[in-house]
Amino acid sequence: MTAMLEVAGLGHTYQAKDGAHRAIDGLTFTVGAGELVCVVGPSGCGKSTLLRTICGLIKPTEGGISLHGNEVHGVPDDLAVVFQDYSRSLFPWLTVQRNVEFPLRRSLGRSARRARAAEALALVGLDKAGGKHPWQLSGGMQQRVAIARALAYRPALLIMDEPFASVDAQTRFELEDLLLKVKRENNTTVLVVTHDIDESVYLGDRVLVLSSSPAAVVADLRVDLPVHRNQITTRESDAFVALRGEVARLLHVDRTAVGTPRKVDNEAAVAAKWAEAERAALLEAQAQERATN
Ligand SMILES: Nc1ncnc2c1ncn2[C@@H]1O[C@H](COP(=O)(O)OP(=O)(O)OP(=O)(O)O)[C@@H](O)[C@H]1O
Repeated sequence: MTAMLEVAGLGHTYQAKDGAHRAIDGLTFTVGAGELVCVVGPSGCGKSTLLRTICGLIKPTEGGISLHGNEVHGVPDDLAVVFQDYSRSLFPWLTVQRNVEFPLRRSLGRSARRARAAEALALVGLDKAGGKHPWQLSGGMQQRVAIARALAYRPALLIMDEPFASVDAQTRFELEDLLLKVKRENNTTVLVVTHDIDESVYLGDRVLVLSSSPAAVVADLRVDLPVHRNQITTRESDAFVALRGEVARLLHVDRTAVGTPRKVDNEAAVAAKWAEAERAALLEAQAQERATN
């Protein structure tokens, strides 16, 4: 698979008044064209720093990033971002249609912009809402507008930073399914940061698990679930349950245990690795007990 995004040996140290702070450390991974990769990590581990470097908003102190083969220096043209807070990312004084057209104002003429925005709104099921203002829509609908705006731009990479964290559970499920549909139909390459372990497994072709600060890649897990997923049956499946357990355990791995990131390709391998680790821990506990008696 062609790599759309390549992150190589990425490190960043913030220089603050009270000293240096190492936020990310030697991050290396790729996202293939048409792939959806979820990033999970403990709070404060450096996820936003990673996104800011990919978006070209901060220059990393080490390593590099390429987007379809071009090194990222500054904000790339062909990248779109959907943030958690839809209410702050949409312009309340513009209609939905105009909000979606807005990023296209320099690259396309008026009629092409209109057509592109209408197509994106149809894709997210809002073809009848173009004339409304964002404040006339529910939270979930507003986030659909933000997604439509990003898609209308036809980005090489769509970055989503906690995109569904501000909506209720039912809407979250609907938006997750919408994202999967859009990704399937448009072959969009997507990088999603989420705090929700279940969401990372439900959405991802892969899940990247980061360590606590400074962030390093603890594991790069391939999600072997059917392409067409279902909020009930997929989440109940053995493969889903095994993988979410794996991600949850990895999030508790001590940073000192981080070595070469693990690539785990299937459920059986995951189970075998954990059985091995549990057995080792049991043997160690027995040895310690014998030593103290
Ligand atoms: N501009 C800055 N100057 C100094 N330190 C910073 C700066 N921005 C972030 N940090 C520190 O870098 C670390 C990583 O922060 P970052 O915001 O990237 O984490 P995060 O994983 O996105 O957090 P959260 O999960 O809470 O959203 C934190 O310890 C934070 O305090």
